[in-house]
Amino acid sequence: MLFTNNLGYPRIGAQRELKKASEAFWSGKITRKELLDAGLKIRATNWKIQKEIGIDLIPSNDFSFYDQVLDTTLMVGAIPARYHGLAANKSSEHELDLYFAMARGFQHEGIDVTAMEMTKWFDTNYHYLVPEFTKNQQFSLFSEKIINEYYEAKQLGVDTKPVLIGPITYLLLGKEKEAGFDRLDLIEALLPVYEEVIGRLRKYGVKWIQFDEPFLALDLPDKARKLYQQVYKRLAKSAGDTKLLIATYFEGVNDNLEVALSLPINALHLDLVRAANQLEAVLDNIPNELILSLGVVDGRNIWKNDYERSLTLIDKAIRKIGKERIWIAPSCSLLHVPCDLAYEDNEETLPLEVKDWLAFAKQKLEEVKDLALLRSEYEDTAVLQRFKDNKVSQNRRKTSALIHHQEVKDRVNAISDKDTNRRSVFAERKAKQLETLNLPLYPTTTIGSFPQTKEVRGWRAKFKKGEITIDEYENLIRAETKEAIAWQEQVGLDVLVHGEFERNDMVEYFGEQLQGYAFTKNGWVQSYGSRCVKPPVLFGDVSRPKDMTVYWTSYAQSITRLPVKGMLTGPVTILQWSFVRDDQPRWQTAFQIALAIRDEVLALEHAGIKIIQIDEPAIREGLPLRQKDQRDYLNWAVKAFRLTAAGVEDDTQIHTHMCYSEFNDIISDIAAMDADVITIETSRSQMELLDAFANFNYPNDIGPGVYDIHSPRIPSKEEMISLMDKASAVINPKQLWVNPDCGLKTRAWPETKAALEAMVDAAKTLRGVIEVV
Ligand SMILES: Nc1nc2c(c(=O)[nH]1)N[C@@H](CNc1ccc(C(=O)N[C@@H](CCC(=O)N[C@@H](CCC(=O)N[C@@H](CCC(=O)O)C(=O)O)C(=O)O)C(=O)O)cc1)CN2
Ligand code: MET
Ligand SMILES: [Zn+2]
Repeated sequence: MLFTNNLGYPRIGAQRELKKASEAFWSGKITRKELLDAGLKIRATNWKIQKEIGIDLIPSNDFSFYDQVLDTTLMVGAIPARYHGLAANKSSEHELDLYFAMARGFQHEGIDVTAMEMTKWFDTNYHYLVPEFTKNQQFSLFSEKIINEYYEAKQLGVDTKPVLIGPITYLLLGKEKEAGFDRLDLIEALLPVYEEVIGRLRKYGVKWIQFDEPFLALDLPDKARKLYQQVYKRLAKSAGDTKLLIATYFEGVNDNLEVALSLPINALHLDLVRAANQLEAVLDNIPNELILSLGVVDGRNIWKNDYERSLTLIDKAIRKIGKERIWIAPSCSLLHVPCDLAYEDNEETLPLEVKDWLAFAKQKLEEVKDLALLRSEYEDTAVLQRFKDNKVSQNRRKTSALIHHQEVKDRVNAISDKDTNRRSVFAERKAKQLETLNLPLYPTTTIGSFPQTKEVRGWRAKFKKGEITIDEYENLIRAETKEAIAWQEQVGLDVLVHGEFERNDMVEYFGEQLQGYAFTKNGWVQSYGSRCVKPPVLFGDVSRPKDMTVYWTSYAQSITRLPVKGMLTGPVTILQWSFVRDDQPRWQTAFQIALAIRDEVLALEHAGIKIIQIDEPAIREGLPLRQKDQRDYLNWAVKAFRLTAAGVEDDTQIHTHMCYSEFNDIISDIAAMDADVITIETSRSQMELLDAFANFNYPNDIGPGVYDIHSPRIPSKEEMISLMDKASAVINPKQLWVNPDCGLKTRAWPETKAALEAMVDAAKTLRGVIEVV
């Protein structure tokens, strides 16, 4: 029988146990010991599940209390100077405190340190903490988590495969914090730590170690390619009998094939969902002993595997190199899919017909096992039956009446250039908007959401369980909205928001109201730290049966004379943060969503809303990882956005918002979106991003975020003024807005109020200075 290999299992817990425990610990409600126990319990459960399914290579160290990149940073002791005070105490208790301080910032007992920067993990909605490197960066083994977890699993009777981020990927994920060096040159300093870790694992009798090297499947400079050869030669030497697996994913090795196949490793993992076409070339060139781990089960989406299609790939490989050298695996870590479909029992939101098309992490491992069994020497009638059922299910999905709606397809086919252009150019629109809106210099605003407190979430939970009526629920939300409006007026913000209290999530909320979507009850996926999302399932043609946001926006506007910004999620972000059908190209789905959002924009305008924000935080995330595919994506992504915005009058002001990504390389496309105002995350990178806007001569208005909303830390007025001064030095102050980095839903009210009061104060000071000049 073929060997089965898993790259990583979701670690938040099937019932979000880790989320709940971490948040309870941070707010002082449980002890450190209780948090550690919650972690142990999740690991033990995950190992048990995988063992019972019969997975041969079960990962360890795929667990994390916050982020696997931060774990690696702690492993190699790359602790930035601002945490050295906290790092001085090396007891294991303090390791966790240090760890969370790096993840979330730390502001008590007279210490005030910011968190590490956070950014997207490749093209996913998972976020990692960016390693920070200095020219004379030192590394030394600091955290022994990887060793402890291997030992822990062994005690529980599971001989695992420790997983870690490979050294080259680790360096590439990080950022130089001073000028004058290339982080890849730190490899000499870094390698001894990896050698030490391998040496320690080897002593414990570890059989396989997995190095995640997704960069080996991306466009690489020659220097990095060469480095792969040198580095793995050294690591193989220290591994001795312990075998090395390199995992690539999210793309194909393609032009790095020669390098990948020349490494002195024992197994190579390929993502055959994203890049099935790489298999042929790999098989043609594979060296004699190398094992191939075939990632045939999609780790990024929730559709049931098509066994027939997978077996075609598997058989191709078997014919070429034989069964002994083939492993069956998910395409990447299962971190990106929910835990277990068995929890889904609400037929109203997830019809049985749709549920039959789905597989979550546990089911995916069962699929991996089935595929291995289907190529075993023994005929297993139960497996053969599952193969037949699989075929039936695939066919039912292809022909389902739930999916196809001709009017939607016709409307997409009829899109013309006229539909994607505003009536006038920006300069003319701006003049009209200045007149209608009458805003001061450095106008202040927020990004949309206000704190989603326990109470607000509790009301929604009660409403969903039928414990309160819709009237009671809406009264509570109305009261919350009213209070938020009153407070914004009082503190002196210029453009108000309704606060998004009625929304569970900025994507799921729209998914719930659009045709073509289903939702899960418990399909949680980690987004960062303890924060999770429940991506709605986009299975069919999308349309908008009725208004989605008009009621709550109009209500907020009806109780203030100041402008209230309508708040929508853009088509690319809705696409990116849903589990999306894989039976048609993504651009087609994006245009369907765009038409629905366009109608909503027009409905808001019709209701008298003068400013409408169409959030596109995920536009950069959707950018294909290989450069050759990027142009095509950017063209349709920008077009989808323009399609949503272009229907309005000149004096309706369109905002967009982006966060969590590096935007430098797509600045011309951001400009091509032609939003009147863009608010964008910049504070964690100290406004670095603005240079890109300045160099490009970005013509429209910009609100560079003046404070990081991920941390409860309250920014001072002075630091925000100094950030805005930096911005004003490179961008005309008449183009600038003042706002936080992102929405405030994850924050509590006290810090939100204090921070925004300081922000408004900062803007007032800035206006004073300008008037004097
Ligand atoms: N989809 C998406 N992706 C995104 C973002 C985003 O906002 N949405 N923001 C960026 C950063 N990522 C983020 C991801 C999640 C959250 C977030 O706040 N998530 C919430 C859950 C939001 C949600 O769906 N809430 C639901 C369900 C809440 C819930 O847990 N309810 C309780 C019961 C309520 C109670 O009594 O407390 C339960 O089901 O057990 C609601 O409000 O209705 C969380 O993890 O806590 C924030 C940022 C990038 N990616
Ligand atoms: C992740 S971007 C968030 C934008 C949204 N309007 C909010 O404020 O929450
Ligand atoms: Zn944001």
